[in-house]
Amino acid sequence: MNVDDCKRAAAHYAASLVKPGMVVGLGTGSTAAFMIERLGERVAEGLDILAIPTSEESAALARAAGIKITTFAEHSVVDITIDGADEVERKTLHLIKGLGAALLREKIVAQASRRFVVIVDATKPVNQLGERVPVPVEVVPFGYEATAARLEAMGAKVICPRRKLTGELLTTDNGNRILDCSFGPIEDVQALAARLDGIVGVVEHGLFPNMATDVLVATEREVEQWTP
Ligand SMILES: O=C(CO)[C@H](O)[C@H](O)COP(=O)(O)O
Repeated sequence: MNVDDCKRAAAHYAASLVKPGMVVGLGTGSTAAFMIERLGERVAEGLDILAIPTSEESAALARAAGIKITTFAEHSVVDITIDGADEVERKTLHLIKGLGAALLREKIVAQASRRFVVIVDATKPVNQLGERVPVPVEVVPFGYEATAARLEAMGAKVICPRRKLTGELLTTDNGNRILDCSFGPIEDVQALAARLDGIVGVVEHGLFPNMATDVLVATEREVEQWTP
């Protein structure tokens, strides 16, 4: 199985957890896209659900797949959210998310969910968060250079990601900027999350400690289900 087959296997397993009548949070990214596609097939077979997407991209995929969309104005609680991740810490199931720039909506939807199921292939689990990927941080555009300097003073190497096609600075669905912050392996995820929460100009960050209720890891042979 290649990586896409593994992503698809985890996504299909997660889609099978969705039951009729549920309000479902739809994650963002390539793994979540397989899950949205599968849920669309189940909807075509008669599954009745409502969905809250975590990005404009996932909303478009959901509409194309025939999945009905709702909002928090109509449903304040989400039964299950299924989303990908960039890193999963093996021992704690803390996550880094948001390299697809959807972290703010992803965290709002995950926080409102009874169950938050994370779907990953075997390249995503790590011993310590920050081993492989930076922590994306969503910041307001005003003074983002000053916010970046503040993050650098905390020990991060900061990069402003640009869109591949146009070279423009990446702007989120919320009109904010993303700063990718490399801290290296993170000793205390909750302490770093609290420090990031305290910086003026930071809207949200991609550290998701103690949020996943299930992590589905697709290996070559099987889909493993990890719980905290
Ligand atoms: O957090 C995310 C987007 O903001 C994605 O879930 C994360 O980047 C994983 O993406 P992929 O499934 O494409 O590897």
